[in-house]
Amino acid sequence: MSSTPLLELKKVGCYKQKGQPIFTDVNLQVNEGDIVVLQGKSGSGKSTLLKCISHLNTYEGEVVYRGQTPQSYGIPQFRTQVLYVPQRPSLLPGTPRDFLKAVSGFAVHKQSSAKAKAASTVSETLGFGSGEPDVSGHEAFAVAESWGIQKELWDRTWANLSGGEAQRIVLAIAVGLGTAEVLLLDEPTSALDSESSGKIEKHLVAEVKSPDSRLKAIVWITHSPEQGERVGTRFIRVTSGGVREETVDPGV
Ligand SMILES: Nc1ncnc2c1ncn2[C@@H]1O[C@H](COP(=O)(O)OP(=O)(O)OP(=O)(O)O)[C@@H](O)[C@H]1O
Repeated sequence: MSSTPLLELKKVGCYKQKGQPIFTDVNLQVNEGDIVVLQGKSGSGKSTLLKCISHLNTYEGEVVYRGQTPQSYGIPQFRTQVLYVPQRPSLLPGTPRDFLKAVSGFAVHKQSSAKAKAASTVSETLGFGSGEPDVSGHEAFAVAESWGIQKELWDRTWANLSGGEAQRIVLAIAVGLGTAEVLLLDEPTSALDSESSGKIEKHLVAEVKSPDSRLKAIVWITHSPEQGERVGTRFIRVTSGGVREETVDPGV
């Protein structure tokens, strides 16, 4: 393991508007093997912090990934490696298969069809490039299937999937892409029953522990102290003053 942190936040602050901080002066190092559980009251700034890390929100201070700034990787490339998985995937247009094609198209040639444009808008919003490659046999299908997602759901529109189905598919895509060294998970199992949550927790913990996996660390927002205890190796509380590390999971 190298001595450079995988990810480092230096004096990171984010504001609703000038003079109205959501949090300020956040300093945090994330190392290989960490599953950092982020807790805090509703509205304390947990999602905002993940969006700052993935460069989806403006912020002051510095985010450093493997010793370099996001800009030095190129922001779209950085976001595939430090990958934010949003809380509400059901707001996406089209079907999960469309989305998988869009996000798999990073660095693939640009296409000009209306469908490709619509897909690339979504993918670029989430920080990926554009393109529409053949995704048959993609790892995301196998991951989703192991989490109980039937094949036909990939061709249903997001709007017609249950919250839990959409949540599992988005997460399966994030994992199946195989590009991320750090996953930033925003309440990834909030819409799931405990059995489905348990499968996902075990899968993700095993990925972080496996020396063969590209995934090296997770920052994981949860409102469940029990889930935090099951998956977490470190526990961070977000408050308006910043973040503080706690030695044991304190619950919410
Ligand atoms: N773009 C924005 N402009 C203004 N205020 C914002 C913006 N984004 C978030 N906020 C506010 O910042 C605060 C933190 O929001 P955030 O979503 O990060 O909280 P959270 O801790 O993730 O909450 P929850 O646990 O309810 O998901 C909230 O008061 C929210 O209303």
